Amino acid sequence: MKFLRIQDELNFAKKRYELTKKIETSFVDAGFIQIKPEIFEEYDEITAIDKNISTKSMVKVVSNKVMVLRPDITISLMKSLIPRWEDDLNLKLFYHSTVYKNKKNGDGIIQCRQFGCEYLGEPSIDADREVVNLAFNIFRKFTDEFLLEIGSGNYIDGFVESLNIDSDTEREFKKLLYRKNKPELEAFANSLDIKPEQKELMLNILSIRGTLKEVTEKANKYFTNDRMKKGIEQLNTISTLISKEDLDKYTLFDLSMVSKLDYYDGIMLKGYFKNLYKEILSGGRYDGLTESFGRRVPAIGFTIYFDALMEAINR
Ligand SMILES: N[C@@H](Cc1c[nH]c[nH+]1)C(=O)O
Repeated sequence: MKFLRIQDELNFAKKRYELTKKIETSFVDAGFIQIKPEIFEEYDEITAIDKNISTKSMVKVVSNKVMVLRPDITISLMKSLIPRWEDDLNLKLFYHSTVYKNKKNGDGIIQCRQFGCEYLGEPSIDADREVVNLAFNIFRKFTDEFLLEIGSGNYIDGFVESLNIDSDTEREFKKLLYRKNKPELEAFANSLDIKPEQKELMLNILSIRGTLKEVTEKANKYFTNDRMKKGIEQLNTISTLISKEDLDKYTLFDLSMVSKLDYYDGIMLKGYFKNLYKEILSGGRYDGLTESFGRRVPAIGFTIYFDALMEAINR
């Protein structure tokens, strides 16, 4: 952010410092330990791990190999931790760090500040409960006007599996879901050679949002398979945790949810303030990502996009 006057910059810096302390305290009070992720990653490794991170957007650094400035902190941490994993480890980690990407017009680099947490090695639903509650608690420190949306990686990936489409077509489908682009999604559905019941779901999938009851009723009307049912079941489980905490009014379930990153295979989370149409929080369960570094470890976490949070708070 650019400031004309030094005093404005200092006022902003003061607010940023206060915000940082508040979030850090939330993580520390919940038992999370701060960790510093690596800044450089190997280009080939990142492209192999997450196909959704566009190669154009990555900031390349050429030494003897092609490296990139980290485009995602969760991947960097898993790459460093999972190969050294020991049985029965149970880790609660947080970080305050930056990810880098090229501007769309190629004119410079964007730095995005992130505050994130990862809960690793806890097989029970307690990890989901803790992480979801932490997200609620942090938001409630700032406003009562927020929404936490909950989706399922299993529902969308279960549907994609049934469609027998190649990876480019899958990416196109997820891009349209991410943008919630109904007209283009309709055109896309009509261009595919799929069963009528699959097409019907694709045409209606964006409407499978609401309370858990609404979402379950709608989803049951359309095509499902075992993996998709598992996704619905996961929403059910997390919903019982949320109802107990009386957080229903801040929650919306959305089975059409996809994320910018493609490694979620359990619940997915997205958080918004009602005064800003931008994701402020994003995360979910990603056990499968750990497996790609050599060992399947239960893993769930989220990131707060710090600059978006600053923008929402200062409106
Ligand atoms: N790294 C993810 C958020 C996340 C943290 N842990 C799990 N997911 C992001 O930047 O959107």
